[in-house]
Amino acid sequence: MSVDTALGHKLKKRLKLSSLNSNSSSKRSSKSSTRRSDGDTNPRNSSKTKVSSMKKKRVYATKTELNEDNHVNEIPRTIWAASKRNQRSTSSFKTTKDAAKAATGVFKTKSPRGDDEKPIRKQSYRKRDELDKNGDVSRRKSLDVPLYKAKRQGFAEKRVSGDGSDIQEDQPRKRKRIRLDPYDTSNKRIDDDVVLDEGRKEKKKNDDEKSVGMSQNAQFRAIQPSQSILSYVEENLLGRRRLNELKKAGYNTELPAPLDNIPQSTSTERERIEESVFRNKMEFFAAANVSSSFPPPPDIPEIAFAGRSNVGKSSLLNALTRQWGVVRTSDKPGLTQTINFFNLGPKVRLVDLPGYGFAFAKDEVKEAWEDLVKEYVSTRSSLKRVCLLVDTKWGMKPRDQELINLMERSNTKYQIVLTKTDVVFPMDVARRAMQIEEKLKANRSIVQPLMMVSSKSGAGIGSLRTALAKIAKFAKF
Ligand SMILES: Nc1nc2c(ncn2[C@@H]2O[C@H](COP(=O)(O)OP(=O)(O)OP(=O)(O)O)[C@@H](O)[C@H]2O)c(=O)[nH]1
Ligand SMILES: [Mg+2]
Repeated sequence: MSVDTALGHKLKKRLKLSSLNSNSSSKRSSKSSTRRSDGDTNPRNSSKTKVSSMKKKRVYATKTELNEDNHVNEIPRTIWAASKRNQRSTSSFKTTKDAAKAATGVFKTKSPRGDDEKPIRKQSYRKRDELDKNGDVSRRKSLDVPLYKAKRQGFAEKRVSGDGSDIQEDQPRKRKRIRLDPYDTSNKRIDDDVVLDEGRKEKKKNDDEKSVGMSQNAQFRAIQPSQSILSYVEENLLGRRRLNELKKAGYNTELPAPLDNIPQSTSTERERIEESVFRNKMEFFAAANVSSSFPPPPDIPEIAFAGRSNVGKSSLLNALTRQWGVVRTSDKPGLTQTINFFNLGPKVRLVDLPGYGFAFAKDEVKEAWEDLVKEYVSTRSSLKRVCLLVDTKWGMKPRDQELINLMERSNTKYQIVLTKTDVVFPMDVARRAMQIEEKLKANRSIVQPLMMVSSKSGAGIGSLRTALAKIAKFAKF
């Protein structure tokens, strides 16, 4: 290899190296800048650095955009924020001249088109003055107020009358006056926005005084139950109760319908039914969907269970006998569609009646059931007691009253039984009992006392058994 060629190689190598160095240094610098932001693996920190860098960019934008003449090349977006910031700390300015400018709150700028420098705020004032001169008030308004308000104003002004010719005045909307009913404890409110003349006002006042009765709910809450009812509710743990309360009272909450058991029983099994009649096996005897198919009246008493659909008639039969599943029940109203007769041993017959009123059935079918029930209740000679079941939550309904009137006329003995007591508060159970007792106290065929039960918790079931067992023992034919 000659000397020239060797020198040539060396030169080439140097040149390569120098170019490589310049590249790598620029890369390094870019790398180092990226490393500064990305090196931190903590996502929180990285986000922080991002935000802070953004802040820096926003706040110190003036620093980078200042040219040698200490002027800004174009209007920075965040100039107002920057000026405020700079009012507080003048250290970010290169010269004291700038700090003084910042303190006055005026930044000079060169427009991109190369116009003269104009203070930004003064510019906006000038624009406004120009608009005022031209009489363009609406546009001036839009400069004064924020964008969304200006838009709204624009809409209001654009609203035109039917023919579209003249502009309507932007009248404020009439607000409704709302007044609270002093007796209503619910959240319902009465509108009172009608402006009346004096005479009509007086008449309305009188009408209001008459009509402002207490709402049904308020009336119900105002009922004060008698002491005997209250103590009965407490003794039998009627109403919605906490499991803990039942446990404390000594009931075995592992059992279905735990309150239909002797409290403080050490046995894990359910204690046997006190009334021997109800210990007998319940057996289906007959069903009838027309009066002609009623079985002949037996010489044992019949106890029927009547009430609206879904009130819990069939469930009560099962609970009384503790033979769940003998009588079919459903959460769909209208399951029992025929009069079903069940023999409970040789001494008593239980009768499950189809429900009336509310049921998922055609009107004519429901009417047929009702007629069947009415006929059975008013004509059956062996019928010694009708247990009229009333849902504790809903109380008595007009159809219940209808059946009561019929039984009053036909001298059929009936007893009111409040069902599903476990779904309402104990106080409401007592109130419902009091309400019904008050309503029916003048009736002749009603048998006291009013019973309260829950087939689910078993509350009051024992007491009802005792009351019905007496019929089996003492019924006369
Ligand atoms: N929480 C609660 N639910 C009950 C009680 N008694 C019955 N139910 C429920 O009420 C629903 C209706 O019960 P049923 O015994 O079929 O009512 P019914 O009066 O025979 O209804 P119909 O045969 O349609 O007239 C069922 O879902 C029962 O589980 C009770 O004491 N408490
Ligand atoms: Mg039923």
